[in-house]
Amino acid sequence: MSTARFPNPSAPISLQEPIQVLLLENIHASAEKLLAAEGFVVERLAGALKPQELAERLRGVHLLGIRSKTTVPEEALAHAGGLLAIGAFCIGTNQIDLPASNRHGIPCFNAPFSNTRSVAEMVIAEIIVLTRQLFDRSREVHTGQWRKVATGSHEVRGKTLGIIGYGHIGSQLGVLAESLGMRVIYYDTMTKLPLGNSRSAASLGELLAESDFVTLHVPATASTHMMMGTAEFAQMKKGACLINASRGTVVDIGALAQALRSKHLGGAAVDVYPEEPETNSDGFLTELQNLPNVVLTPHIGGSTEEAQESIGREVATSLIKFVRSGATTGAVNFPQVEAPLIPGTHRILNVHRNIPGVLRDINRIVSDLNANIHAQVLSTDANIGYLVMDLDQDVSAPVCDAIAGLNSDIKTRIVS
Ligand SMILES: NC(=O)c1ccc[n+]([C@@H]2O[C@H](COP(=O)([O-])OP(=O)(O)OC[C@H]3O[C@@H](n4cnc5c(N)ncnc54)[C@H](O)[C@@H]3O)[C@@H](O)[C@H]2O)c1
Ligand SMILES: O=C(O)CC[C@@H](O)C(=O)O
Repeated sequence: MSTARFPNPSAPISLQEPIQVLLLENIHASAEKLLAAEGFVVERLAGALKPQELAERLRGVHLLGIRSKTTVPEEALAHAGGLLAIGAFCIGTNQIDLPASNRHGIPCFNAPFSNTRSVAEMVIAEIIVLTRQLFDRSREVHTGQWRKVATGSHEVRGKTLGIIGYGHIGSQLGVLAESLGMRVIYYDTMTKLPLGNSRSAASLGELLAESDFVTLHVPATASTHMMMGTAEFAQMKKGACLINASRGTVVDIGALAQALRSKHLGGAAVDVYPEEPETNSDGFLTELQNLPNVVLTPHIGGSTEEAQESIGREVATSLIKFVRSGATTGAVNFPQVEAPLIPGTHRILNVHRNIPGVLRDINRIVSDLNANIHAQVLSTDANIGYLVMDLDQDVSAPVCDAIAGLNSDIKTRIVS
């Protein structure tokens, strides 16, 4: 059983209690299965929690699992003295205050690839749905209207797909689109290997001017905030379509609605919104509702059974490895350490403020107890240091007590 000492006395954890896990937002049962098999006590909730409620629910919780709807602000972390790690069971981690989580010694893990194919496949479907206006035709037939028209409907073969953000999703999408005979160009702030016959556009403006479909696959950052607004829509070809399955903050919804109403754009498919409901029973309003040739989906780009099952396993495995050995490989906000457990040794994990002399102080503590260090791995970033230390003798408890007394200490934990 892992034991822990934390700087926040408001939420001490008992040394003997089992690991408590709180999983929000309908995280797939594959995660609960793995976590429960470790002897962890898992509570699963269907919806997200508001920050205040989250702060209250985090007392006594060691592992938190969320998806995209739960905001994790510093105030919630400040009340979560027992929290060891956060699992984002998705790709995006913009909903977590990552710098604060780092300062509190809490690594955050995500699943960087597991739902990327699902998003790429949905976007391919949307390209065809938009260019054939299938959504509107279907709605008409559902309401008893028969409008057999070809005007404004096109094949995708030979059309240009402009991909903004040529990462895991964007590059897979490009390959799928080429298999349909599309020409693919992309714009990315990083230099990327062009797959197939795709080509990097010299600028965002060039991509917008050349594309029949523009699709966004960038993360939510300061540089992507509202990157598609009135000026960018004006640069797109008349009749072109916009697809956004990235994050709601990337597109100015008002400007998009205006570009659609004015018929400058021929259609849009939107999966993500600046503000999204926290549960499936909440209502939802957007300016884009009831506009022609606009497909609106409730943030389901990555919501396939294949993706969710795989994400559940991937993130749960990262959390278990962290609890059992302290491995932080893949953590998005933390120094990376992965050291194999050595039989017969006693492992201590220490997160400390990255100030001079911490290793010297810790080694002196060990040496004053006449213990021997078998292995020691330190990894740092600008703010914190993460130390994994294996001792030959079982003096972990007094070593931890002494380390907790150092003013550099953020979080210290005995693994074995
Ligand atoms: N709708 C959904 O359900 C769903 C599912 C998965 C992911 N997503 C979103 O999609 C995003 C992209 O996912 P991914 O796996 O492809 O991420 P990724 O990190 O592999 O790729 C993102 C790409 O965007 C590029 N980029 C960053 N800032 C840019 C800018 N200002 N201009 C141009 N390019 C920029 C990066 O260099 C990178 O190549 C995620 O961050 C997430 O927010 C949504
Ligand atoms: O499952 C979710 O809530 C988010 C899906 C997607 O936006 C992601 O970031 O992976």
